[in-house]
Amino acid sequence: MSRPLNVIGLMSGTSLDGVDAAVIRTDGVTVFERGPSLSLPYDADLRQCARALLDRAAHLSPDAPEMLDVERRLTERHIEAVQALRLQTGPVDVIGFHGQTIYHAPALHRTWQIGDAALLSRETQLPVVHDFRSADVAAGGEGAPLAPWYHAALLQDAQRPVAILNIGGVANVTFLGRNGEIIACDTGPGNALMDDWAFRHTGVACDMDGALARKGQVDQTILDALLADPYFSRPAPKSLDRQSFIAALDAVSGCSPADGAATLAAFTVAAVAQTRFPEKPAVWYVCGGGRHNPVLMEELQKALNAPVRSGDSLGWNGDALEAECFGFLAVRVLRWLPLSAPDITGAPDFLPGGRLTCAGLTTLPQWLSLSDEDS
Ligand SMILES: Nc1ncnc2c1ncn2[C@@H]1O[C@H](COP(=O)(O)OP(=O)(O)OP(=O)(O)O)[C@@H](O)[C@H]1O
Ligand SMILES: CC(=O)N[C@H]1[C@@H]2OC[C@@H](O2)[C@@H](O)[C@@H]1O[C@H](C)C(=O)O
Repeated sequence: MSRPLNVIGLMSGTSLDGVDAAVIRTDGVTVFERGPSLSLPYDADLRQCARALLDRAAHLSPDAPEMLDVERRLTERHIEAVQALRLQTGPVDVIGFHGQTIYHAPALHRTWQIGDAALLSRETQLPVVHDFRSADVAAGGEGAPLAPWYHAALLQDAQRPVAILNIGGVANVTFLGRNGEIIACDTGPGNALMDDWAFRHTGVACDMDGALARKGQVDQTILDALLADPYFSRPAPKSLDRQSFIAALDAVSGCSPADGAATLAAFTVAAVAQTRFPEKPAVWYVCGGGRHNPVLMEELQKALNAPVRSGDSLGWNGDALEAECFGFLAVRVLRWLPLSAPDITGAPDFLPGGRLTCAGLTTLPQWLSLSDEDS
């Protein structure tokens, strides 16, 4: 099976703001076409219930009713996203379904993405590739980031060295070197701490356009203490849980809302700037929701001392990139191409991963059958 497939990629990110869905045509190596995309937000109650799971996920059993309830509601929203997207595109071969990470502890060989792949397959009558991270953590990898495979495919012909920074709930970076090397890691917090802080003080789910942070002063003492966390002196590859730096909210609790927001924004930026690569990237492309925050973008520009551009300047849709990525990775899974790599996820070797469910299908599509290569 090496012919390009039409895939819908689905990503529910650590920001817990909703599901992103995107169409992509790919063979898992080359991206032939990027199609329509959409985002369906979660309602406030679903967001809150999902958020509540995060603090308890480490001790939750896989059949905990509160988890199953959130899983079902999230999956239903994903089904709606697929149905809406199918109205805008031609025939779809397969779905790449990331699910929602509720717990990520690679040191314990655990990572947990909730989402009912069988239900999604039944309701859409499509094969669903899912569970992209488990095999990697089982093999001793970080289970993340996986987007570097997609970044490298998109930038096959770009000038190097280049860095692609995703600022989601957590921030992660891909470094593409002159000699084809791909180095990656989570840099530190992205928007998640700022979101939690903004919600606490304004009742709005994020610091819209950085308005709160812009009015504040960075508390340098607190910032230095936050940056003393051993995570920042660890070399890549390394990855984070959304809640990894949640104690930063306590650290800024004595600040005014504006100063706290400014300090947390500075934390995200400084964590990126501390990341070391074999060479200084000539340019940084930023994707993920954080690129909409002008305070983050301005401060990154100062701290990185290199051009910082939105990924949109390359013709990308920075809001759909992760969804496209899991469409791309779904085809890699089907082709048994690696998701794990020593310099990307820290796994001991280049290894495949992911799982396929065809729960909704009465007959296998011809491209999935073993005789496809001969036909
Ligand atoms: N105009 C804006 N001003 C400030 N922040 C914004 C704006 N637009 C989006 N954001 C931020 O972007 C976040 C969503 O980003 P994104 O969708 O990339 O996250 P995600 O995909 O859930 O996370 P991850 O990549 O960690 O899985 C919001 O929670 C918010 O913090
Ligand atoms: C465990 C998990 O879900 N990690 C996410 C999260 O969100 C951003 C960052 O942390 C990244 O490591 C990863 O997602 C992207 C898509 C990745 O795997 O590349």
